[in-house]
Parts: sequence; structure tokens; C-alpha cells
Amino acid sequence: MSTTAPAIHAENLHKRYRQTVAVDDVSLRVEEGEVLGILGTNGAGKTTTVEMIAGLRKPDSGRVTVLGLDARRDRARLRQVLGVQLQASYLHHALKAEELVHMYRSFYPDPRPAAELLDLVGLADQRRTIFEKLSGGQQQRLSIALALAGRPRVVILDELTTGLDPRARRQMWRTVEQLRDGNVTIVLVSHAMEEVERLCDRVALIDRGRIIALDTPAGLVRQARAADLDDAFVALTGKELENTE
Ligand SMILES: Nc1ncnc2c1ncn2[C@@H]1O[C@H](COP(=O)(O)OP(=O)(O)OP(=O)(O)O)[C@@H](O)[C@H]1O
Repeated sequence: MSTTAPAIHAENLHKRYRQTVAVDDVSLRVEEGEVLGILGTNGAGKTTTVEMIAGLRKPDSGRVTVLGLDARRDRARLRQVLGVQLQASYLHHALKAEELVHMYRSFYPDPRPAAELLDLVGLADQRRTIFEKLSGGQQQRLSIALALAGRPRVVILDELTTGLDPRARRQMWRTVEQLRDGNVTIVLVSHAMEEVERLCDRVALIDRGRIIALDTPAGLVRQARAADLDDAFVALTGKELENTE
């Protein structure tokens, strides 16, 4: 194990919603520059986990630090180094794409240029379109651009490419690869095995709120004595991974 401080350190996270235990003792270390995938069936606890890592949801118990900042106590400083792909529904629907980009850029001291952000996600031609007139995939791509506005050192992407067409998906993968080349730490919640195998250094399998395996994609396949990551997922969780693309 590395002796330097991890980019993300989650310790013993628990979260319950009334009767539902959503996250049950999750601990994770993500090293700087690493791409960690989180795979699990619907309702496994992936979003709740990454929301707690981002400081957006308070754990019942446990603690998260990101680049040494406490995810709850140091939220203002955390915002400056962390980019989160938010659900599109949180965004102001009457603003144009470029207005949303300008608004997000204004939160940071040294933001990426607006044109670069729009180009990065292939939305230069839609810059004057108001958010609610963008297609679902375009809205999702815009939310990724907004997550990158402040040149974050850590990025959380919750379902990066779900619902995107193949061309847009490959474009998002190239964007993640560029971030990885720039030593950005990335947590990627995904349902797509191809995406995880291509982009992730390690993968956490989450089932019923617990991490049941955490290894490289090849390591998971070996651990499960499986033919590929799809089979490994079934062998380790006893479940099929539903394809929501
Ligand atoms: N705000 C909430 N109130 C009550 N229950 C919730 C809430 N958010 C999530 N849950 C429940 O907690 C469990 C974990 O949900 P979570 O969204 O973290 O899972 P997920 O792995 O991200 O699922 P999906 O792949 O469907 O997005 C589920 O049983 C879900 O129904």
C-alpha cells in the first residue's frame, strides 16, 4: 500500500434511509491519478457512496477526506478541487448552455475557457440553446463540462455515458483519458463493462451497500476464475448487471 496520502480516503461509511441500509461500512482509498470504477446493480448504494465522498450527503457515521480536506467540514475548500457530475435536474433549465458554463466558471479562480469546455463535450454548436431544449444526452454532456470548469484535481462522474450514443460515449471516454493523463483522480460509477475495462485502474464491486471485491479489472476476472468482467460480476455478486444504456 502507498505511504503517501490518498486522494480520497473513505472510512467506515454508513448510511440508512428509514428502513433501507443504503451503505453499510464502506471504506476506500483512491490514490492520486487513479481511476476507480464503482460497479453494482440498481440500488446497490453507488450514488449514496459517491454523494458522501463529494460531501453532498452526510454519512450516519464514518468519515471522508479528499486531498486531506474533510468532505463535510471543509466543503468550501473542497468545491475548489473537486468536480462532480451532478444530475442534470439540478441545473437551471431556462439558461443557455454557455450561460451555465459562464456561471460555473465564475465559481473558480482559474477556470477552463468556456469554448474549451464546450468543445470538450462536443456542444460548441449548441452553446446558445437553453438547457431544457437540449437532448438528454446533450444535457448529460453539459453536466460533465460543468464538473470540469474549475480544473478539478478529483472528479466524480456518476454514470458518465448512460444514455449516450456510441459517438458521444467515445468522446466522453477520450475526455476521461485526457484527465487521467493530466493526473486527475477519477471515481466513475458505471454500468458498462467495456467502459470500466478501458478506463479504470481498479474497480469496486458494491452489493447491498458493501464492497464485496476491489481489484484491477484483470484481478477481478482472475479472482472469480471468470472469462471476462461480465462473468466475474455475476460470479462475485450472484447477479446480472442490468444494462441501462
Ligand atoms: N433519498 C433517498 N431516500 C430513501 N431511500 C433512498 C434515497 N436514495 C437512495 N435510497 C435507497 O438507498 C438504496 C441505495 O440507493 P443508491 O441510489 O445509492 O443506489 P445505486 O447503486 O446508485 O442505484 P442506481 O444504479 O439505481 O442508481 C436503494 O435501496 C435506494 O432505493
